[in-house]
Parts: sequence; C-alpha cells; structure tokens
Amino acid sequence: TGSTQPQRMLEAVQKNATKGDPESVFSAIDYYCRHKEWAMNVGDEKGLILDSVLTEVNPSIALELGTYCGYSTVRIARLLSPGSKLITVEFNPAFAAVARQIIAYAGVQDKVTLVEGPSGDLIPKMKERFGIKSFDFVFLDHWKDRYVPDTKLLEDCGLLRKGTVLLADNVICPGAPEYLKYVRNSPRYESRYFKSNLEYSKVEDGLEKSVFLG
Ligand SMILES: O=C(NCc1cccc(CNc2ccc3[nH]ncc3c2)c1)c1cc(-c2ccc(F)cc2)cc(O)c1O
Ligand SMILES: [Mg+2]
Repeated sequence: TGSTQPQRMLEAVQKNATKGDPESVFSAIDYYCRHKEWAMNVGDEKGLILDSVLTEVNPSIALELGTYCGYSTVRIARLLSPGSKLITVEFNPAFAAVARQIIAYAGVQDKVTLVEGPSGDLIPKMKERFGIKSFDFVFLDHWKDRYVPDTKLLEDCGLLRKGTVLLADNVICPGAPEYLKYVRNSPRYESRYFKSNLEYSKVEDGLEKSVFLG
C-alpha cells in the first residue's frame, strides 16, 4: 500500500525487522534496497566504515545532516554510549515523517533529536536551542552542494573543536568536488579518503574523514 518509496521502506522494516533491534532495522532496509528498490541510504558497505569511525570517535554529541529515512541515524545511534546524543537534520517533511517511525521502531529515539528544516538555518541555532558547546562528530549526507557552506558555517558558529571528526558521504558519487578541495587544501583539516562503493551498487564511491585541527 505504501505510496512513496520511503513508506514502502518503512513497511519493509515493520514486516521484516524486530522492534527494538536496530541491527534488524537497517538490515531489513538493506535487503529491501538491494533486492527490491534502490534508495540513497549510506548502505551496508559504507555503513561498516561509518561504524568503525564512530566507534573510534565515540562521540558524546553528534550531528547528522540529511536524515532521509533514518538508516544512518539508526546505525549511528545504536553505537552511541549511554547519555550521548545525535541531532539529525532533515529538510524534507515526508522523509522526516518516515524517519521518525523507523527511528522509533529501532528503539533509539531517546538518543536522537530529529530537527526539520534547512541546515543553513538550523546550524546557527544549535547552541541556543540544544545547549551545545561543540560537536564531536558530524556526518554529512545532505545536498552535496551544501557540504562546503555548512562546514564553513559550523566553523564560524564555533561548533567545531580541535579533534572534531567530519565524515562526508558521496564524495565520488554523486560527488562533492568542492568539498574535497576545501578539506584537502585547508591547513585546518587532516583528511583521509575511505574508498568504497555506492550503496547497493558496483560504482565507486567513498567517505572522506576530516579531523578539524582548531
Ligand atoms: O543527493 C543525495 N542525498 C541528499 C539528498 C537528496 C535528495 C533529497 C534530500 C533531502 N534531504 C535534505 C536536503 C537538504 C538538507 N539541508 N539540511 C538537511 C537536508 C536534508 C537529500 C544522495 C544521492 C545519491 C545518488 C543518487 C543517484 C545516483 F545515481 C547515485 C547516487 C546517493 C547518496 O548516498 C546520496 O546521499
Ligand atoms: Mg549519501
């Protein structure tokens, strides 16, 4: 019955995953997207890289730009230590509505704050709204032409500290060439490319991990 693709993904979760089991939730999405309908989740292959960077950083406060249906939100939240928080920003209300249900189904809603709106408007309000000093980890997975302006905005708003880790999806496909130039040429970042594949595909893609040096 699900009329939109996100709704059909939600149905696949409700049908095939176990309530309260985050792993079964993103596995159900991966199965659906690999065998039924491709969708722009970070996916299982790049997801393993996300998991390992997250485990290494062990953030107390994390930011995700681009929730989509909540696949990476669930992947991130399940690895957060008790008391740690993830703020995720989604511009598209239909995506946000599905994401809220997938996040709740996984049982990680207590660790996640989903904020609806454009990153450019919300980033400057983070400190006052959520009492945040700075982020320990940022996952960029929204409109690719927003990666550079939003990174600059995070810097200007004092939301990055020495050691904050930025992890950007899709730096090869669809590509974020300006972002790669920015973080790789800036003396304020230490960058590394993790080669992988586009979700549910053989096309090359990868994640760029950039540590803010302060
Ligand atoms: O474009 C992508 N994702 C971003 C995106 C895209 C559409 C809508 C939104 C709406 N959400 C949104 C927007 C603006 C926002 N501002 N602040 C928050 C916020 C949230 C976000 C993408 C594409 C491909 C891809 C497609 C086709 C293909 F052939 C190969 C690869 C693969 C990916 O992994 C991708 O991540
Ligand atoms: Mg992506």
